[in-house]
Amino acid sequence: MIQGNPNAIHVSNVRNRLREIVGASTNWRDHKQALEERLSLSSMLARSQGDLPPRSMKDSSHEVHLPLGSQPHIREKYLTHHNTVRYPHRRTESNLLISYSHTHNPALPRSPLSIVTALVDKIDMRQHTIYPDRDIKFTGHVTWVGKTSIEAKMYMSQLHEGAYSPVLEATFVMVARDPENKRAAYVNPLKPEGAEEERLFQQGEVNKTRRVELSTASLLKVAPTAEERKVVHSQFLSTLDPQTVSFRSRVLPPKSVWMEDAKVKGLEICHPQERNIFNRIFGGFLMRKAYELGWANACSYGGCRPNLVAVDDILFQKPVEIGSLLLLSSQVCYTEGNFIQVRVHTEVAGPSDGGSTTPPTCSTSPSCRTTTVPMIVPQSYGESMLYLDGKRHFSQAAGI
Ligand SMILES: CCCCCCCCCCCCCC(=O)SCCNC(=O)CCNC(=O)[C@H](O)C(C)(C)COP(=O)(O)OP(=O)(O)OC[C@H]1O[C@@H](n2cnc3c(N)ncnc32)[C@H](O)[C@@H]1OP(=O)(O)O
Repeated sequence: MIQGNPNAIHVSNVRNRLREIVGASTNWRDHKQALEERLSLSSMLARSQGDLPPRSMKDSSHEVHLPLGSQPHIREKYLTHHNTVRYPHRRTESNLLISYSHTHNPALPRSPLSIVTALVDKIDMRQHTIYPDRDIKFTGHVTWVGKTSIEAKMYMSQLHEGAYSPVLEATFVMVARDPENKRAAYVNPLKPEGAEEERLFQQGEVNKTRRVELSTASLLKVAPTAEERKVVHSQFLSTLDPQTVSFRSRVLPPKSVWMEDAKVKGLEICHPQERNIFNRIFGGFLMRKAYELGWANACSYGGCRPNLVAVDDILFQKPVEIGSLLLLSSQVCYTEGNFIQVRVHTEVAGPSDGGSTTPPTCSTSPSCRTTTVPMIVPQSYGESMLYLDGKRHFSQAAGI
């Protein structure tokens, strides 16, 4: 128990709490038996959402502590060599704790639901410095539910002169599946109580509509708008060689970099150590690897240590199996003033498929603030679409 809030838990207990809820194995060698035991829970799934009692936002409210200040011995694994706090580790699984509390059925010894993260909609930095020697607190709760999906918000704050102040805010979408993680499963309805919960719920509706609209207007599906087409054409004109009358002779404008020359790639082997409670690769590991590669790319592009401003649109399209090879590819896709927008795309070569790739697993767009940076210039049509996609993400990033 943590001093102050009797329901708060220490970060190191999150994984064990989740294991208890779903009945997951602690050792990799026992995972098959644990899965077989979970299969018997299928009969406990609700047949319709109406069979499940509504829950309020308070029912899912959680508080997790990372006491970097009061327990200095735990600091090392959370810090960078610059003595700043590293990108989230396992503590981020508290989004699952929130979802399991929302769907908790006291009559059952184990939850029949396998809840996975589908999307990290947005991570907004409220404060750029996270101190290595002050206690951190994660709080959060469900803000909206569909039939089988849950939106939750998590807030990270840090102790400063006796009070916690906001550091970052993240919005997640989680999806409930059956015990085998094969089919969607119903979650409890959400009944907002009071004006503030009503506001958050309405915002959840707006977020859902926005996600659908963004996906419909994706440049992977439809042509750019008239204004975006003008941007692409004027960029094309600015790179034409004035000495020749040719569509093919392209010249790099001053203080610019071709997009082709602003990539950094990486490879990870997905060991059992990085598994989640469902014996697939942990989403936080995938995010951290994508984030670190994007950050390294921005660092080398900008020539200095960038500050992270926002991360958005991290999509987990398919679970990643243990033993897979993770191929990460980061690309500076948009620049404006001293901001660099990086996109990270991940592909997976399965453990037994001889190296063939499955569709992209996760994509992330961190925006980084540095000193003035060179302009990124696309050459091909595909690169221009990447540029416009980066521009769209940049325009949406709050506070820029
Ligand atoms: C403050 C600190 C912050 C730190 C941040 C660190 C974060 C760390 C994160 C840690 C993570 C730790 C935890 C881990 O390690 S979880 C491990 C990582 N995640 C995964 O492996 C999941 C991989 N993806 C999948 O398996 C599928 O894509 C899923 C199952 C997600 C959807 O499969 P599919 O598409 O076939 O599903 P469906 O068509 O039946 O639809 C079912 C429902 O799902 C809704 N739906 C589907 N997709 C999306 C979407 N993109 N946006 C919004 N909603 C979406 C859809 O509307 C429907 O809802 P409803 O209408 O029924 O309500």
